[in-house]
Amino acid sequence: MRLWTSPPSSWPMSACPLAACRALTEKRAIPMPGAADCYPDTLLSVDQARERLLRAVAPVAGIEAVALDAADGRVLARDVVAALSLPPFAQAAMDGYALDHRDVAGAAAPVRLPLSGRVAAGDAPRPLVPGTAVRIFTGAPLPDGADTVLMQEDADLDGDVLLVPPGLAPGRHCRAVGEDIAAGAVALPAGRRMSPAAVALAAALGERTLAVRAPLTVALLSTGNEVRPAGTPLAPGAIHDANGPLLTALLRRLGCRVVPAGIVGDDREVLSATLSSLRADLIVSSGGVSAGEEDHVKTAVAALGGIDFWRLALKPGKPLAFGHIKGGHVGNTPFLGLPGNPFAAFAAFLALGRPLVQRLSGETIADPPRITVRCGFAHGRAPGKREYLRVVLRQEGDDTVAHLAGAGGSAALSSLALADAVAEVEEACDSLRPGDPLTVIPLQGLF
Ligand SMILES: Nc1nc2c(c(=O)[nH]1)N[C@H]1C(S)=C(S)[C@@H](COP(=O)(O)OP(=O)(O)OC[C@H]3O[C@@H](n4cnc5c(N)ncnc54)[C@H](O)[C@@H]3O)O[C@H]1N2
Ligand code: MOO
Repeated sequence: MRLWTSPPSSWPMSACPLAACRALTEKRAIPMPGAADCYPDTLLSVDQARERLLRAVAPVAGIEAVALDAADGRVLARDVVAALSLPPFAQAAMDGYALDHRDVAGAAAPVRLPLSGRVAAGDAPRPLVPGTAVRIFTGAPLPDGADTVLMQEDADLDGDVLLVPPGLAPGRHCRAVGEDIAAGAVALPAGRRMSPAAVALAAALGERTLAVRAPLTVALLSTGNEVRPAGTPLAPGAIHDANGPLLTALLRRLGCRVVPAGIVGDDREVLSATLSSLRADLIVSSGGVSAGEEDHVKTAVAALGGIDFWRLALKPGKPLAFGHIKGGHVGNTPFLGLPGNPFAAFAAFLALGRPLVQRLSGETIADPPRITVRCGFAHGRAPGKREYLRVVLRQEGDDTVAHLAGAGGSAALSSLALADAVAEVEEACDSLRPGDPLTVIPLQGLF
């Protein structure tokens, strides 16, 4: 059914439950009186935020049947159970000669076996005549009574008689019934995103259509008076929208259908009107979620539904907001407000957007694989936040070494575009030195 599995623990703007409704930011210079200040001072850890967010939402309801050739990238709604074994029959794995191993077992010299037949792939062979061998080809069914294949490169023939050298192991070059997968086993579990290889497996099992989740529709908007679409001339102070294309591409790679909601200026009324008009399974925005009086996203969402949490112990990506908007096309629509700086938006999407989309899509949530490499740089930091750094990976002797990818600010895109991975620096870490072990999340294949 629909999205909130438990009510979001938002703080209604009119009745802040916190005894001491503290300032909106830790070190806010400008006082901002009013109900919108109702957020706790402490930053939520990434892990806590992830847990809250995943608890708040459930997969979208729709399930549809798709033809196998349209199934790549879709999320399975039901287990694919093997209707047959693979391979379905015992078969030769090499071109050669099929025989009964008992006829050659223990021999110290070549054993002579007359040839009694020929089996090609697709044939339905007769049982093996005892004491003989048959010519056989890769993928052809083993005749009943044959259990071993002598590869043709190892065989000698004396007319129609096969010479089997000593030492042939029983079962050599044969594929047993079901050695890949047995009939009745779960071949592909519900929640798995179909890949080309998964499509091949389903095809081998004879599936023509698959039950998959309806694709997640995500309404995406960029905010900011300064933001213009790429391709338009820039007036002084304006910039091109990088986050819209970035997030569109990331969401599409996660199988989402993106509903572009354009660029909305820093105007609370317009923002509210836009947000309340959107019909999607998820609304994602970038920009306008930090602490300035031009940042209207949280207030707009709070008025239209609620903010469940705001601000993470994440660098960059701190001002992320998660909430919901009431009365979407299927009830409450979850809302993810990403920060405006492009690498902050990326980092927050990696930490929380990706698992949120996976959960809503019905996909089994897979933590990104992490690998440990050598740190190739020095980096000082204040402990407390999880930090992501853009790195390139180089092989140096026996070591894979991570180097900073370029400009490091959270607005910089060139380093993100060139990065092979993001280094994940744990909250407690106070510095990195060259040579330290470093955990990185490779970006290849992640989206
Ligand atoms: N006084 C404070 N100021 C800021 C804080 C804070 O805690 N206190 N947080 C900083 C952090 S951290 C970040 S990140 C940014 C995020 O702020 P917003 O989410 O409100 O984003 P904006 O202010 O709208 O924009 C920030 C930055 O990003 C550029 N931007 C915005 N949208 C796009 C886009 N679609 N494509 C490319 N670039 C975009 C925008 O021009 C700004 O330069 O706030 C800090 N400030
Ligand atoms: O953390 Mo902001 O998210 O510095 O760029």
